[in-house]
Amino acid sequence: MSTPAISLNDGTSIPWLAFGSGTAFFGKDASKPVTDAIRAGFRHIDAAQMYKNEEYVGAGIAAAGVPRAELYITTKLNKVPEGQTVRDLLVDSLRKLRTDYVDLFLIHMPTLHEDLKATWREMEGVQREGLARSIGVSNFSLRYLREVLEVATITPAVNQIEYHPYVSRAGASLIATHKEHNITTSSFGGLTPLIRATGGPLDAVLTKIAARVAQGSGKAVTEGQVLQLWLRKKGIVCVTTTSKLERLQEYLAVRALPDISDEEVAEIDEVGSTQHHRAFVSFPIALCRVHTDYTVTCRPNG
Ligand SMILES: NC(=O)C1=CN([C@@H]2O[C@H](COP(=O)(O)OP(=O)(O)OC[C@H]3O[C@@H](n4cnc5c(N)ncnc54)[C@H](O)[C@@H]3O)[C@@H](O)[C@H]2O)C=CC1
Ligand SMILES: O=CCc1c[nH]c2ccccc12
Repeated sequence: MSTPAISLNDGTSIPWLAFGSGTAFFGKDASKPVTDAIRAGFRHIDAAQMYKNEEYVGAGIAAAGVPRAELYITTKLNKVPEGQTVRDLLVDSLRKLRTDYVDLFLIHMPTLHEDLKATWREMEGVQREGLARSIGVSNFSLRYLREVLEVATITPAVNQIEYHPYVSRAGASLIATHKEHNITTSSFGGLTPLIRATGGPLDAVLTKIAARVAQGSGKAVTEGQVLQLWLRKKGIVCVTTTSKLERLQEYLAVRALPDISDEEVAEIDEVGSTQHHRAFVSFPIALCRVHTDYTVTCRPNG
């Protein structure tokens, strides 16, 4: 069964469900989880230079034996060291990932770039050259998105951000701006209400909707799957991860579940908006010191 795809503003499309090689796999050998994910049915792999494991991701992709054209590979730009270019860093990623193009290349964090406009111009250059089919951004607040839009001749296709019901109220104006420019939202941390902010007001709502979808579809449905159905119904890419085979099956089983209703989406929105919980608050300086070779430039978070 194939994963539904979302059309991007550049005419390409992106698989709705992605397997992430970050969080638990930071700096680690992610090859087996990546191979497992592809063999189980994932076709979109989310990587990043900052994760310091692109070689492993490349090895995992190769071992899965799925033709490159059937895969969608995202990676993300780290801070560009003095004397190097965006292109240099992408070419290095391509070598590690064992491919000659990525489907999507994102600026990982706006605060790592002193001249964001110049960085975006370089991003446009690598897309024009065919090294990245689509380009976009990640962790961009409105302020940084506007900065890029001021000079963009290619509008970012995607903004990958922390997105789940407990940040949806805080993120409403950003999402509205995405819609205005036809920028696709991609979510990480989507399971936060269940795993990082348990005991909140959504718990009962998710359980109720899971039971309703289970009854309607004749399939077992978990609260996590309801959160993923909420993203899918909103046309938001879901980037998730796991090292467990049974969890991979749980994520992929969402493909066979029917959409939740507009009323259920509204109920999740409404109840979610009564609580705020951002799990990925600030740049992980400690992780950065361990896994990167440079000092972080401190630009204020917007
Ligand atoms: N652009 C960025 O700055 C960021 C991107 N990411 C990307 O997103 C990917 C996914 O990140 P997450 O936020 O971790 O995804 P997520 O919020 O979907 O959580 C996945 C985690 O939840 C666990 N899990 C799932 N169901 C569970 C349950 N019922 N009970 C307990 N645990 C459960 C999984 O084992 C896994 O560790 C990363 O690997 C990375 O590729 C993540 C963070 C930041
Ligand atoms: O790709 C994810 C990197 C990451 C880890 N922790 C945080 C906090 C805030 C933004 C991004 C991240």
